[in-house]
Amino acid sequence: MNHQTIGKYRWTICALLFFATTVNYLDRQVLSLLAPALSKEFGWSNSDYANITAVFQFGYAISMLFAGRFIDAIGTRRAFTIAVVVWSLGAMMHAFSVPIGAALVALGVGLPVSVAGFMVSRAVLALGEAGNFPAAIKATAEYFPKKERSFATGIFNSGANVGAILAPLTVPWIAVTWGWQMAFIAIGAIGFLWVALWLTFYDAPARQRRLGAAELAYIESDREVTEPAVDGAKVPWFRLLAHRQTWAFVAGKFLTDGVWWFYLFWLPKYLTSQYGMSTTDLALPLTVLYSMTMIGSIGGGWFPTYFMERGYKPYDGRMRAMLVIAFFPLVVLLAQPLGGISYWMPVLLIGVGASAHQAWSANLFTTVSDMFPKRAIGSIVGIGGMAGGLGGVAVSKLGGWIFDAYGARGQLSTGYMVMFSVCALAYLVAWAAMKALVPRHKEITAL
Ligand SMILES: O=C[C@H](O)[C@@H](O)[C@H](O)[C@H](O)C(=O)O
Repeated sequence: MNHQTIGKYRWTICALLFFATTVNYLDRQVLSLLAPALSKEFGWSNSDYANITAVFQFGYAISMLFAGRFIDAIGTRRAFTIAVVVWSLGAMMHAFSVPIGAALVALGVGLPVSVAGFMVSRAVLALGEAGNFPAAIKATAEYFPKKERSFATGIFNSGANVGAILAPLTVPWIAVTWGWQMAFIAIGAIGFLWVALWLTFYDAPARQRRLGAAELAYIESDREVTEPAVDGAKVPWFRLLAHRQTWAFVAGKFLTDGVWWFYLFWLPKYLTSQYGMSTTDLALPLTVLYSMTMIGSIGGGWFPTYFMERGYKPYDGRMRAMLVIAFFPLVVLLAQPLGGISYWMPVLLIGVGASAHQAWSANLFTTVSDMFPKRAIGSIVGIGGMAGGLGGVAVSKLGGWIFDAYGARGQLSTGYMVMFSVCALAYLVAWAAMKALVPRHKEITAL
């Protein structure tokens, strides 16, 4: 059967997941773009700001664990809706941080008013945002057969890059024109538009009237016979931890997500401290870099299909593709040695490293549905997502510590060399750890 007759409804779902991921990243970036102005307005110290951002990082990591389980328990349609409503309200709450903080201080919270208010808003944002990846990966597994999943994941995950590109192009402009509060309100409100589209177009495939019989059969062509088509059965959460496959995903996320977070949080600082760039100078190199990562995300998601078309089983083809992808970040080792030529050298080399991350990430996420039945996907992505978030906290802390130590000796560029080496090698280490934990693919059918 050709693709024309099969139908294409599943790609509408992929487009919705892409839209959600873009909004997810936009909402989390607003604060960092407004940070200089807000720090000035409220007199925040570096540690005030660090505490506010830490609430998101920790809150996001911890919430992931529960978000994934929640999604498996109540189903993708309802859970994703709740997640987006919560995070959009959290995003908009930032605009009202002062009255919220004042109420908390009146109740006896011992923090400066604005700090307390922003912390609470970040916590609500993190709680909702944690639902995005577990829900989107689960929806992908529901709507795509195994061989198309990482391609679909690569497409929707590139929304993260689009969010990272769109934020610096929109947020400062809204803030200058209508004030910083409006930036939080306007960007936060986009989530409600998404909810309307989601409730209109998404339902579990078996219940979806817009989905033709041929496409449904195609989607379910590799479904395990033992597996129910829709949610309902309880997932034995603690038992998931007994499977080595769970730990393989946890190891993959823990060892590599930190690299992504490091690029997101530290690259602007790297370019300003090493090349004396101003905030406005950053727009072009960062746009180029995140556009490169879009290509990595989509191309890397497609890559394992190359092996599958040559007879590899989905998981084996994916691990093969991930091994090839894991070599690309090694070019980041050259970022500092070649950095004297022009700042474009590190930007392009790190662009290759970050593209490889997104290629890796699309496949890593998909290993979950290669190995686990659909009803456990949210839970496993949540457990691994928490590990990834904590890996992010660890790498950020390591970065801060290394830069302080080397900076104090006037050798900041050596500090960057150390951190870039970590970023370059992480994927090969992660691949080896995953292979050691699951040497041969074995799908889990009974939970
Ligand atoms: O797109 C983002 C990265 O590829 C993921 O590794 C990351 O876990 C994810 O974006 C997240 O924010 O949880």
